[in-house]
Amino acid sequence: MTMTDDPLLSIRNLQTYFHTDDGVVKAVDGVSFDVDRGETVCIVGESGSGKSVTSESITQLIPIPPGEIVGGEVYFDGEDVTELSTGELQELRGGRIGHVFQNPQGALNPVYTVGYQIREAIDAHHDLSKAEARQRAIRLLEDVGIPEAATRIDDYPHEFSGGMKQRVVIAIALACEPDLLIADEPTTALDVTIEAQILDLLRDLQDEYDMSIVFITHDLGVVAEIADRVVVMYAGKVMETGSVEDIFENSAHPYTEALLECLPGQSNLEPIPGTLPSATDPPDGCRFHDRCEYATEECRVGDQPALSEIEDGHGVSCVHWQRGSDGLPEPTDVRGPVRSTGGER
Ligand SMILES: Nc1ncnc2c1ncn2[C@@H]1O[C@H](COP(=O)(O)OP(=O)(O)OP(=O)(O)O)[C@@H](O)[C@H]1O
Ligand code: NI
Repeated sequence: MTMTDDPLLSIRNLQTYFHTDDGVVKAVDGVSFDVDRGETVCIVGESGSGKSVTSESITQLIPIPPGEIVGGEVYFDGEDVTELSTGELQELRGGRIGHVFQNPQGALNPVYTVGYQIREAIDAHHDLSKAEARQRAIRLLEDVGIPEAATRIDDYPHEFSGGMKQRVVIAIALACEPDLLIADEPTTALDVTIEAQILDLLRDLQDEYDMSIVFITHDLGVVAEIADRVVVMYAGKVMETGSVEDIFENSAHPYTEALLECLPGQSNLEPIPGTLPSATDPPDGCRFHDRCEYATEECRVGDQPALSEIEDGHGVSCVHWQRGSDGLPEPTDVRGPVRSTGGER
C-alpha cells in the first residue's frame, strides 16, 4: 500500500442510472464521499436508497445496460477507475478490491470444494505453485476462524453452516490481500450471535490485513459496532456524513434522526412513516421533504441542498441544519396523514 494521506477511495458526484421501461431510475444521484486508508465507512439507509448500487458502481458490478454510470469519478488510490477497461476492472475486482455479499450461498459454487474456490481466487492474481496455493488457502481459512482448516479445505460448501460459509466467502475476498473490502449486508442472512462473530472477525482482519472497509447495512446497531465514519443515504442522495460520534450523538439531518429513532431500545419502534419517493420521478428539493416533520417551503424547491460542513468532516444536506442553535422551524405533524395514505398504496 502506498503511504500517503490521500484517501484510498474518493467518490465524486457519482451518478448511476438504470434505463427501464418505466423511465430512468436515478439510483445514485450525485454521491460523494471518501474512504481513508485503514478506515471502515458504513453506508446506511432504508431499502432502495442506493447503497448497493453505490458500492457496485465502484468496480462496475452493476449490469450495464440497463445500468449506466452517467457522471462522476471514482478515484481508487489516485486513479479514476471509471476510465478503466473491462480487463483492468476484472484485475481490480478480487485483486485490490474484494467483495462480500449478503448471501454466502450464492457466492460459492456447490460443485467445487472450498479449497478449490479459494485457490482459484489466489491463482487469478498470484503465481504460486499448487502446493503453495493450498498452504495459503489453509492459512486464509485459519485467519477467518474456521477450525481444522487443513481438513475442512477439502469439504464442499454444503458441509458448512451459514456463518461458516460466510467466513469462507470472506477468505476468498481476502485471497489477494485487498486494500479495500466492500461488504454489502454480509450479516443480514445470519442470526445475531453469528452476526456479532462476523463483525468481530472483520475488525480483526482489518488490522491484520491493513485494509479499508466499505460496509453496507440498513441497521444502525451494526453501524455503531464497526463504523469509523458513516454515510447516510436516502433516495440516491447523501443526507448526512460524519464520524460515528457525529451521527449518533450529534446528528443533524431529520432523516438520520428518524433512522436513529427506529433503533431497538428507542421509544419509537415503528419504521419511518411513509415511503421512498418515486425513483424515476423524484420530487424537487430535499428528497426526504414529504416525510420530514420540519419541512418548510424552502425544502420543496430546487435541488437537494448541498452538503453543508457543520464541523470538520460532518456534512449535512438540509436547509435547516442550524436548527437547535438557530431555532427550529415549527414541526408540522406529517406523520399522521402520511401514515394514513401510506397504508392504501
Ligand atoms: N438492475 C436494476 N434495474 C433497475 N433498477 C435497479 C436495478 N438495480 C437497482 N435498481 C434500483 O436502484 C435503486 C437503488 O437500489 P439499491 O439496490 O442500491 O438499494 P439499497 O439501498 O441497496 O437497498 P437494500 O437495502 O434493499 O439492499 C432502487 O430504486 C432499485 O430499484
Ligand atoms: Ni442493497
